[in-house]
Amino acid sequence: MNKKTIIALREVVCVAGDRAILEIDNLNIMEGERIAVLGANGAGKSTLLRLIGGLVCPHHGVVQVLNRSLGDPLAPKAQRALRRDVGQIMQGLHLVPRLTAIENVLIGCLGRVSGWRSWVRWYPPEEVEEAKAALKAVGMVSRADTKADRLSGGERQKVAIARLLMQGPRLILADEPTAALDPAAAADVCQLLVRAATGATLITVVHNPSLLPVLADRAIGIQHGVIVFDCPVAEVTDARLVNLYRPGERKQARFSTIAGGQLVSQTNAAK
Ligand SMILES: Nc1ncnc2c1ncn2[C@@H]1O[C@H](COP(=O)(O)OP(=O)(O)OP(=O)(O)O)[C@@H](O)[C@H]1O
Repeated sequence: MNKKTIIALREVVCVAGDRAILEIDNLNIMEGERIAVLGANGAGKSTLLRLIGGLVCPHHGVVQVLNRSLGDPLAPKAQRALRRDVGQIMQGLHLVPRLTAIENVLIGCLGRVSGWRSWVRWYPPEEVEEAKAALKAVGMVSRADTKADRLSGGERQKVAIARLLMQGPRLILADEPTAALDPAAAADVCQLLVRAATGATLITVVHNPSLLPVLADRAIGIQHGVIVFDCPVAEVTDARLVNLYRPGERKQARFSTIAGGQLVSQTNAAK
């Protein structure tokens, strides 16, 4: 069966201040792929996820996600539709601390609850049952009525995964979902995440290479804002990882500075 391209990036440049922080010539991601994004601190991994999630706009280039063009800021309606289709698990807390575990999971269905119900957060009984089933699937149903700020880091990530199950997104963006978890909890959360992503496309920022085989089939290495490898996980060798995390100056970027809002290529800048 031919898989559809659901993410396409062409000649993309993202800028912060006067610096290009991400430059991607060409990247295609197919429906159902499981992708790990690797790279040192500050390499541009979160920027890539934020770009795909519609949270930052590129300074230059084409960004297509789930048949939408994200080159310009989205209208509120399109932004809501994108939020329904894209589930996100970000570093640290992304739950509402004062809400209980089950209330946080129910937030996952807000995209499909319309009108006043979404304003007052009134959920039909079948949605509540579905939220309980999602908590059960991640082993957290006994903590359904515990406020999020009383849960451990691993428990919160499990609740965030239950929220994904409730949302049923087509694309899941997970930014270091195992940050600050012990090795056993990290492996547990990864397995639950992969199960929750069945039928969806999963893109995960990973720091621990031992989690790669659990989370992904394809690995993308980013260094100084540029993709330096894009290969099957089985081809991520120790040598590749050593090179990826080696400190040093960026060499491959086409653009390094922004002058008067315009990109200046390194070659031109050097003249
Ligand atoms: N809003 C911003 N303003 C200025 N610089 C920014 C901004 N956002 C990101 N950057 C810079 O862009 C670069 C890439 O940041 P990004 O958060 O994407 O890195 P990362 O690979 O996810 O790092 P980490 O592993 O530490 O989370 C960094 O040098 C960062 O300082």
